Amino acid sequence: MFKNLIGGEWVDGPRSTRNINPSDTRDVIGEYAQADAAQARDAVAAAAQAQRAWGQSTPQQRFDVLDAAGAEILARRAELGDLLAREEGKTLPEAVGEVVRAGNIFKFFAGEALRGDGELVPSVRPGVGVEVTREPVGVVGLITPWNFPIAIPAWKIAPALAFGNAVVLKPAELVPGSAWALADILQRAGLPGGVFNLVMGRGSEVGQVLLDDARVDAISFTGSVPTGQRIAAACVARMAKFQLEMGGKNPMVVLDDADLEVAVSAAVNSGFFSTGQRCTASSRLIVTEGIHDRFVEAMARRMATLKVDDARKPGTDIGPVVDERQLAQDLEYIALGQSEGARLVAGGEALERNADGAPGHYLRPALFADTTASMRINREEIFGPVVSVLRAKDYEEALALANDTPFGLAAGIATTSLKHATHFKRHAQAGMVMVNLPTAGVDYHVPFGGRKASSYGPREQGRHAAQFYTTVKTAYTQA
Ligand SMILES: NC(=O)c1ccc[n+]([C@@H]2O[C@H](COP(=O)([O-])OP(=O)(O)OC[C@H]3O[C@@H](n4cnc5c(N)ncnc54)[C@H](O)[C@@H]3O)[C@@H](O)[C@H]2O)c1
Ligand SMILES: O=S(=O)(O)c1ccc(CO)cc1
Repeated sequence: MFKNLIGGEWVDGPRSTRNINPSDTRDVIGEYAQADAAQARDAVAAAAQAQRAWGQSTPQQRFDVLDAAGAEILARRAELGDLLAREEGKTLPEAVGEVVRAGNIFKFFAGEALRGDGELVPSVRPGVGVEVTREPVGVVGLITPWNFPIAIPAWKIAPALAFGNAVVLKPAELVPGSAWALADILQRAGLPGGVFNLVMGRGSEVGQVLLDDARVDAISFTGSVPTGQRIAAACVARMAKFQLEMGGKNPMVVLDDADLEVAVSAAVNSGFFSTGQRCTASSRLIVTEGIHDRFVEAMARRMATLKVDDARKPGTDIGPVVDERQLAQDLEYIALGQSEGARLVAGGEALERNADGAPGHYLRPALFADTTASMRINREEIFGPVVSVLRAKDYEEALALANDTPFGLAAGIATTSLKHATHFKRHAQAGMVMVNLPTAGVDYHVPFGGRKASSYGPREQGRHAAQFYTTVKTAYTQA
């Protein structure tokens, strides 16, 4: 049994849940404790108690813990990557890449702990000194989704600890394994008991405690829009600080002058890799007249070469969908696209078994053409390997279509025109813009986040993370 970590102790839960491999649903990865509301409150109490000393710890102490955690994650990349691929279903190379991202994030924020920030500002009044400093926020509750089981917890935990906060992490129910491994690594990296707490359990029970408990000073959330809206309402009601990273309906524009090979590779990567289960995935390909038919044909040819199979098998391009609920949602949207009049060019079939006959949640990546902007498949996040092509007359219409969405996380363009690339970087209504690159696949040391319904609050990642995990103090002294 894998237990919760509360106040530095491994604690059993009143219930437990089985972690199932979506590539082979007969494979049970382990039995994981599920905390209840009382245990979640114990974790908050432990964090509140431990934060006082951790908030006063030296930058060297914080560097040492984060650096040790990062080093262990990087050293164990193959084993942790295997666990991640087994519980979430992304392919082994993708999973190892995610583990490396997590290790690098800990190393980056170890450095940030040392690079303290502050200003001495001349006052407008004679004889007065002004200091502007940053202090920890206090106890932060971290609520994370299933699609990046180690990278998203890492990119919230590392800055939280680097800036002197205590943490209560509630990971997604579907992927407790990577979060547990991270907790074990942090516990052995020398973190004082209670500074980091892991409470696996239901969002409506354990997550709700984090939202309601006045000792939790801030909530950082990544997940769906409806849950994000609930979190915002709960935090505003008690004036807690919060940050939300949510969905996307990311466009990729392909212009007549694009290099076809570059455009197809970027579209296949961002639409279908990681089984399309990335908030940064491109699910709308907006293609101008002159290249449209060649592009759609080339996409179909490339998609025919993609191997859908067990996530941990060498050579697999696309692993399974994470669970049967998500698979049912993907299939519903494929049926909806057909009933809305879109043309299914390739894929879209569920496969109940992989090449070795193991039962899993497999889906052949689906490409729709002849779609319009008003179709629900072009307005709602599907969160699976389902991509639409929209035809545009020219660059101006393509840009307007790209921005015609409630979301604003990432946007891409494939073009050899410097003029259009430059214009798109300025006018795409998204937090992240890519030129001749997939919309998914971001660096770990620069800001991550979006606009409109995709994000709320300060950016995550890089030096910008300090805005959420610290609070500014301005002190005046009369000499
Ligand atoms: N923008 C980003 O950075 C980003 C990154 C990854 C995933 N996502 C989004 O995440 C979604 C998929 O993840 P998901 O299905 O795990 O999302 P989800 O909203 O269902 O769950 C996310 C987390 O919230 C918890 N939760 C659910 N109800 C809660 C409640 N009432 N109170 C507190 N916590 C609660 C869940 O247990 C889980 O830990 C997609 O919409 C995707 O776009 C966004
Ligand atoms: O775009 S990706 O680089 O694949 C990426 C990595 C991590 C996260 C976590 O939100 C999102 C996207």
